[in-house]
Amino acid sequence: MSTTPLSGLAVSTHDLRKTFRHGANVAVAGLDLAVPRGGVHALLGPNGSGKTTALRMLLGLLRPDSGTMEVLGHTVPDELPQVIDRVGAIVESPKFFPTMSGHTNLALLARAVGVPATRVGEVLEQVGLAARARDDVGRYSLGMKQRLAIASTLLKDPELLIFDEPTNGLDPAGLHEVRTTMRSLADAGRTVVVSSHLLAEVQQVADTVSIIGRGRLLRSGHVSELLGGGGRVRVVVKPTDAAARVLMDASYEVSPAADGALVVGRPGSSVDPSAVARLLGSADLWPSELTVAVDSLEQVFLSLTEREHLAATQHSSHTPQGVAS
Ligand SMILES: Nc1ncnc2c1ncn2[C@@H]1O[C@H](COP(=O)(O)OP(=O)(O)OP(=O)(O)O)[C@@H](O)[C@H]1O
Repeated sequence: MSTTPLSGLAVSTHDLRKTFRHGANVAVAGLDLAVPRGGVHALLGPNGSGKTTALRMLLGLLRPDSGTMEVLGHTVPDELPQVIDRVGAIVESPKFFPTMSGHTNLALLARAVGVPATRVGEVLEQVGLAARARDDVGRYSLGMKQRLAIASTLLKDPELLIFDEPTNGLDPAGLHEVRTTMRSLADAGRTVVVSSHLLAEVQQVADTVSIIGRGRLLRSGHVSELLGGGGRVRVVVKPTDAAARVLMDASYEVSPAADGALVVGRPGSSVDPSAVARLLGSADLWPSELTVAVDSLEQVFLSLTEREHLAATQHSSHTPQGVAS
């Protein structure tokens, strides 16, 4: 892998826009992305939210209507030739010869792209396929085929990998294989940008996430920050009112959850669950449950898209209507 500074962004876009059908279909609507170098970054959004279109623009496969993009510090598409060898990508399922082995398929590809044949063994090792390298690809599981696809993107030893929905159609074993492969690539210092509409997948594999809705960025940050519940704890304790009073007297923020539990927070810091247990116990109030509060990404996503929908609805209801004269 060639060396670049570890600081800075791997990918950034500013006000990126792409429409189809002469502007009738807005696929990407002013997208701002900032993908840090290193780690797994997920583009998370429902089907049709513009993820594939954005990734294709970054790779020079589609031309944006407007906006700017940078990949590893180079403006694209203008400087794509300078940077493309440092990027590996899967944007649609690659085709392999089913009656040839994984090794032979990659050896052909390596020759085509001018990479030494010795690289083939290395990349098969990196995706955990070394033991099955001599088997025909036709006998591979979907997860293995996808790992072979990932191996093909590694031939040139790129520092940035872009995978569009790499886990689509995989069974749980295949999901696990591909997830583990992405994790190990990131742990080895590469940046992996992966699109997904699967919240659980993102939760399990990504370090950072950009949540996309209708072609725009809704929110981005560390997965743990978006899901961490803000360092709050959830307590089930009776009588609830008395417990809430004790907690508030000790400067905790307390809010009721829909299921009758109390969600306990502290402004600017995380709540120590054992401190809450001790405090309540000292007032002879004994929790029957005490857990760290976690928002699911789905909750975050739904609340963000609902908020966006609400804003759009309010905006359109406040837009002055034209008056025919
Ligand atoms: N070549 C095209 N011609 C016309 N419309 C297109 C084209 N490519 C994408 N679109 C439209 O642009 C919008 C965004 O599609 P895109 O494939 O980028 O979304 P996505 O988030 O990747 O969705 P998915 O998860 O289903 O792949 C959709 O409404 C899609 O129908």
